[in-house]
Amino acid sequence: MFQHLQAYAGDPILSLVETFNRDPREHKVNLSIGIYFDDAGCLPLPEAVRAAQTQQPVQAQPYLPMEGHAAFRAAALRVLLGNEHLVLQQNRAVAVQTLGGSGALKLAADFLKRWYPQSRAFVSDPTWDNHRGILEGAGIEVGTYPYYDPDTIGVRFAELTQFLHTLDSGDIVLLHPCCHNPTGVDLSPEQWDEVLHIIQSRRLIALMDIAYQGFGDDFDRDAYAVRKAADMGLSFFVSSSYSKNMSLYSERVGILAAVCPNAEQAERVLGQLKFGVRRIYSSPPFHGADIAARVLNESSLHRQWQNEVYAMRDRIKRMRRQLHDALSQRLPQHDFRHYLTQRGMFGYTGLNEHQVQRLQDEFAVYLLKSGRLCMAGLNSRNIEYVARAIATVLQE
Ligand SMILES: Cc1[nH+]cc(COP(=O)(O)O)c(/C=N/[C@@H](CC(=O)O)C(=O)O)c1O
Repeated sequence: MFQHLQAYAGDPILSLVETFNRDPREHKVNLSIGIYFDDAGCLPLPEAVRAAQTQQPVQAQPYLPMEGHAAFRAAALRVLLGNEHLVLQQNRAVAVQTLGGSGALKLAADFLKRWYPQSRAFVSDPTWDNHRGILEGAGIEVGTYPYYDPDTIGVRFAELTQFLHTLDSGDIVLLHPCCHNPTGVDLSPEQWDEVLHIIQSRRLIALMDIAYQGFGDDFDRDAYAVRKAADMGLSFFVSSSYSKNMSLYSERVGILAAVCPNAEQAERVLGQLKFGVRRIYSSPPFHGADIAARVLNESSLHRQWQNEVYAMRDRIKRMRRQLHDALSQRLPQHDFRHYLTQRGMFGYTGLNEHQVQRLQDEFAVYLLKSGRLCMAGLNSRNIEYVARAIATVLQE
């Protein structure tokens, strides 16, 4: 019955983690997947999240509505837009609870394919490995827009804006508001202003994917692009994940937010997103969203949680500095500035596939084939070893 199926080639990120887990070498180091580990190499549960979890009554829960946990959805919109944004007061922003950021992107892709069937989608070059698959899985034609410039270790901004001017009305542009995956290179506020004005004038559809809010500068500045788009009166979508900043990875907690021209259209968008949910998984899980709702809606827990995310952010920044210094000490003629200037969880090392394979084969140090390194996998015990390994393969 299934003999015609092709064998699954594996996922560039998740299948690599399976290989890592099977690796018997004691000194192995996982710098592949975007998961925050603390300096002890453990997956920390933020104290604010733990406290919220203990508040939860242990009892059976009925189905949530298709749109999900009301208190979580409302709070997550405020985290994105700010507590007082006009679009919230005008009921022009709606949110549906989703299975993490991935579920939000899938819901958005299905919605856009249904209501904008001719639209093409464009993702940054490079982008998160799963963006293309989720969009193409919904039947959307996917292209790329110029983004990372390895020579300047910055953004190919002139080419990016020129390219956006070539797109058709209704085309979809997938944007990373902060902590770009995999490059760690973000647009400045001034560059966001220019990009968003082109999106507005060309009547493009912005689909923003924020999975690391709080890991860049802070929760407000990391949401600059979201809030600016709302200020400008754009209609757009945002996938927001709570996997990394609440350590709720396997609870699958996120929202798909939509900012619309008016409350009446917002209700229609919400309705069609609910319809989309019903056709995929009917309604979302309770516990993770309830924990997140308690953290976000209790001011003391919310403050504590934000500070815990900033502590994660700062530890990652320390690892960036230590890796930069350890490499610069070993290879003084090399320029490792990009290890310092990149933001969020990832470092885009510039290592080629062969060098990455050597790191894995000879040193049990796991990076993505793209050369992406998860800085949050570094700690005081492995950083010198990783620096030595990278320095070795750089000298090949
Ligand atoms: C940009 C981005 N968007 C969405 C997600 C998915 O979030 P979730 O809420 O878990 O569905 C991830 C996960 N990225 C890491 C893990 C993965 O690939 O799934 C990663 O890049 O390693 C992202 O990096």
